[in-house]
Amino acid sequence: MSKVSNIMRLALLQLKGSKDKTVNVQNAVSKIEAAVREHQPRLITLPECFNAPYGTKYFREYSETIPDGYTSQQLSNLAKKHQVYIVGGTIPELGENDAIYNTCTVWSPSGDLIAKHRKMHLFDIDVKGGIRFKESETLSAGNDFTTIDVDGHKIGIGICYDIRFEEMARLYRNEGCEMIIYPAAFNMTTGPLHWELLQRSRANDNQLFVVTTSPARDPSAEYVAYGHSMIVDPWAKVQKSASDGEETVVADIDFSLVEQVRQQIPVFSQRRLDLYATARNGQ
Ligand SMILES: NC(=O)CCC(=O)C(=O)O
Repeated sequence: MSKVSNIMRLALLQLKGSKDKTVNVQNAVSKIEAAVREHQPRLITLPECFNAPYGTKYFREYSETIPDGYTSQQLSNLAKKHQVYIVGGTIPELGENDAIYNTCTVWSPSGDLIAKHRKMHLFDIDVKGGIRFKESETLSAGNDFTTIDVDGHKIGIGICYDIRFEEMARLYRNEGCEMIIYPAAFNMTTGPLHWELLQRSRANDNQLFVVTTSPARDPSAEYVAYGHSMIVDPWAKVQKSASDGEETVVADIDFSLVEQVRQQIPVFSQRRLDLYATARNGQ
């Protein structure tokens, strides 16, 4: 598709979560309605696991099939009603053979499901004195890369921990992406250290926009999200970021920056692929 415009308005909804799925989804619905009314975005993003508590013991109980489940239907209706793209954060998905996935759905302005990304790298870490989390106790990993086209701009989709794997971002850049969107929920151990660093690293390495959307921080939750939803531009500069509470971040993305950076610092054509592809680079 040819590029309709180089400017695209985004609204990132950093949402409060709770143990009540209907309350969570209806909160997303009302924040989407408000963002449309007040800002007329072209694309709206939601947080990781926005309809459920983020925890391995909750994923099965809150899981839904896609696209006929309750949450999917709400997002589809809203996208169609307001003629917007919605990158629907993630929800626990009940998939084939009873497997559960951490899945991002993307809805077009006609209300169609245009992409479904299942988290590829499961969040299994054990930081002594910090955080232990093992998504693989109840989740299965997705095996597919996901890109979408919005008004001629190619956008890659990843989910939270996926951001740590630079190969994935590189692959999206090689496929022509100008932006990567990661619904995410970092925590109070790794967030302060790595949240901004990883986003600026992926943006800098690949000369594209990186967009993350986190749940709002709730200090009383079992898993305390870091917040600070963010947009980083292709110069690796933070264009806009949220604080830690419930907040809507609105920004106009100027995709012409992508080409500017790639022309002025042309690292991709300067790479010495002839030298890297040797036995010494084999892990
Ligand atoms: N939900 C996640 O994947 C969390 C990832 C995270 O916090 C990290 O440090 O990585």
